[in-house]
Amino acid sequence: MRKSVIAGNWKLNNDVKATKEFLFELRDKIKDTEVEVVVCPPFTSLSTAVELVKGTDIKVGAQNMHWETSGAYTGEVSGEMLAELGVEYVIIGHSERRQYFNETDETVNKKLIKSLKLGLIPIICVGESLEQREKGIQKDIVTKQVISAFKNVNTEDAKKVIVAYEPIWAIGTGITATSAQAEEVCGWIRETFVELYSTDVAQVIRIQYGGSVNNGNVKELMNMPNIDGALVGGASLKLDFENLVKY
Ligand SMILES: O=C[C@H](O)COP(=O)(O)O
Repeated sequence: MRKSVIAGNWKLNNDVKATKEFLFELRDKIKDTEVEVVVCPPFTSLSTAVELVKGTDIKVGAQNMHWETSGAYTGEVSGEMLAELGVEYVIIGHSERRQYFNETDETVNKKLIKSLKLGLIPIICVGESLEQREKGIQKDIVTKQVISAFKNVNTEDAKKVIVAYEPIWAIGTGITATSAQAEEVCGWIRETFVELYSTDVAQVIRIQYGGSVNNGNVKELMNMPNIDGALVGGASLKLDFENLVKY
């Protein structure tokens, strides 16, 4: 039985002050939830978040990392630096990173391998654009992203990874994929793991849906057999996130 994981991706929101105020309230509301709850603040708020959620049921993730440990990579943060802070999860390959910051399938793969080496739990984002869906090539796009991301990842490591299916057309638009559309692609992703590894591995890997998830649609999405959680943007910035994770 897979434990669902709901992660809030704060994106470029919440400075240290806002992080303190928000988590001070949220941490007491998230207790004994059936799902794993993760918040992913910006880098500058990570240590504050880690301190504030100590001893609670909330975990902390970062929104990106570099695959190198150190070096001349201005503006980057390594996985070691995240682990040192007590960060446990890391989002890799979000479509906004792919679109605005030249993230590629190759860099996603390097980051995935490094995060696993460090014991961080990677959340690997995949998903098609509106244009690609209109052409009917979403299965090819997502399958290719998954295969590239998992290149040279061994069976035991693969089981630890969380995959987030986020159709780009549903991110921040208020347009959610229907539960049937989301389930269809998450099912394809799971089939890909059967082919890449085995049925056993495919049954262990957790697959989230992301894209305009809110209190109104979360339950239906989470009831789908191949959807094991959500990657939530806008709705994770409100204290009502409590109700979303308790769907
Ligand atoms: O990482 C989260 C996703 O990009 C979804 O964002 P959203 O819930 O604001 O649509």
